[in-house]
Amino acid sequence: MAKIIDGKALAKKIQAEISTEIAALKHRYGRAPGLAVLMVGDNPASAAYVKNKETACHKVGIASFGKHFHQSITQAELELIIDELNNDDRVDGILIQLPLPEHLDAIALINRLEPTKDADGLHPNNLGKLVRGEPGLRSCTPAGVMALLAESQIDIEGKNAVVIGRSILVGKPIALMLLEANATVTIIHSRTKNIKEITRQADILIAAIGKPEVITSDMIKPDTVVIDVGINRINDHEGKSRLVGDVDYSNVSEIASHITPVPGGVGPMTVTMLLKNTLWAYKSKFF
Ligand SMILES: Nc1nc(=O)c2c([nH]1)NC[C@@H]1CN(c3ccc(C(=O)N[C@@H](CCC(=O)O)C(=O)O)cc3)C=[N+]21
Repeated sequence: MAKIIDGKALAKKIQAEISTEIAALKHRYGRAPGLAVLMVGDNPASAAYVKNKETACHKVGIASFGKHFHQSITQAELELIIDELNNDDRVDGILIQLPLPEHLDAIALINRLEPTKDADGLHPNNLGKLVRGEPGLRSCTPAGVMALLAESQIDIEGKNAVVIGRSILVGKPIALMLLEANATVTIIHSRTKNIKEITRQADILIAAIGKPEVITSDMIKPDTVVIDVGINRINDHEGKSRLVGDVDYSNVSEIASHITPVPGGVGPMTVTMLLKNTLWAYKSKFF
């Protein structure tokens, strides 16, 4: 049976550290760190994530400047709001909750963020720093995955790491972070041939596909470390809604050496890294 990598526990531990650090710094610097989360429309999943983020901010002492906009907001209106937040000294981090409604250009909005306030690490400036191996704001989910691997004392150097998925939010940045940690990295995507042959060579497998339970036990070799980034809401046989990952957890956990559960794995770490990025951006202003 695989060891369960407990993301909820690690998130709690890191959040406690962040909270202590903020309590000390806010007296020295005269204000708490601030994070603005911009959400457009009423996608229920997004609303739930945004609420998680605001609760977490509150717990660690980050001021939240959350803004919720009607579906009909225009690109120009959002650009103006981003400009204001870029210039607002109380705001250290800005996050644009994705996906945005069709009529909005998410890339143009991300590009407009002040890069030092890009709490999600998605601005070209920060992604460029990641490519170059320079310090910068790192994407939250990949940073959370790396923290989980470190906490579980998983050896990365020289290991075969296979990333399934190539999104800008997760797949690409995590591949770069694993490379930075000296793994031999392979990225699998929709056009990849012989997927199973490749996944069966993985010492570390990162599933970031966005399809429920598609990674099955025949796709991995024994003792692989399996990190499940997927968060999929499905209806079970009784019609009850529940969250599952991209990995068929019950079967894969029989043969993997380590596995992250969903919920309680990568998800809570994403939120925690957002807090960490906000704290980092705040400290960079004063140091
Ligand atoms: N600009 C942007 N940045 C993001 O980081 C971003 C985004 N857009 N859009 C959507 C995805 C999704 N996401 C999650 C955050 C927390 C949990 C989370 O806390 N999950 C918990 C609880 C889940 C639950 O029970 O609903 C868990 O997995 O245990 C999940 C998913 C951030 N995302």
